[in-house]
Amino acid sequence: MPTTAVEAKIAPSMLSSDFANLASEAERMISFGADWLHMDIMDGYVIASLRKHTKAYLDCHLMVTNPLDYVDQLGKAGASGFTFHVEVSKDNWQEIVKEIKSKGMRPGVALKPGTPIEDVYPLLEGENPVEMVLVMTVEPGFGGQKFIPDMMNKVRTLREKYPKLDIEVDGGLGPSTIDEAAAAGANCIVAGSSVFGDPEPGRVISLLRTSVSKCLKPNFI
Ligand SMILES: O=C(CO)[C@H](O)[C@H](O)COP(=O)(O)O
Repeated sequence: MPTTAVEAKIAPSMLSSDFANLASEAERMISFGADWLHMDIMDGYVIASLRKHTKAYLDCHLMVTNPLDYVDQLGKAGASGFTFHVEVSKDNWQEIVKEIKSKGMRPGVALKPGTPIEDVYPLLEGENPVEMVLVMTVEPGFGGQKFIPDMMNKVRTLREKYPKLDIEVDGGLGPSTIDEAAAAGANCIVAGSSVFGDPEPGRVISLLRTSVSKCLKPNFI
């Protein structure tokens, strides 16, 4: 029976838009068909408040130099995934991953545009591997930047080596760039401006999913 190796996950980036009410905006995105809510935020209080309103997967990307300091508060707050940066965790990633898992979250690792893909390989092998790689397609920090197409080489290389891995891309993703990312092998798509800036966010979410789904390779069992 054919099953897909990985699934499409469309994750609106909840800080890329100017809105006052995180909870109602999150609800709106889920009603439009979003799979995950992406949070570039490390405030346990905000995550906990959001968690009171939604059961959705909260995909947290920690752009900090000291990720270990945030594991406990985000775990208690109800974060679902905790993605830290490889650039700041070369020496203690095993400890970080163990801590993340012990708090019931799914570990992921992110890399900035200037970081070679080879740097994440050790984190995908051996004991306590990460379960997702986030390939940044812009410099981390803020929404509305231009997608860097060269990053697709990293995605392609990673997909060839790890056919069943969740590979996330973040930055400049929308109708004009999704086909390139999907063809390279990305399956988790973070999108801010393209979703929040469109009068029909549901249409954009659906378009992103269709593009990814078309490229997913089935596995036969
Ligand atoms: O802050 C971010 C990355 O650090 C945003 O998550 C990301 O860039 C998405 O925004 P956009 O889709 O507008 O590029």
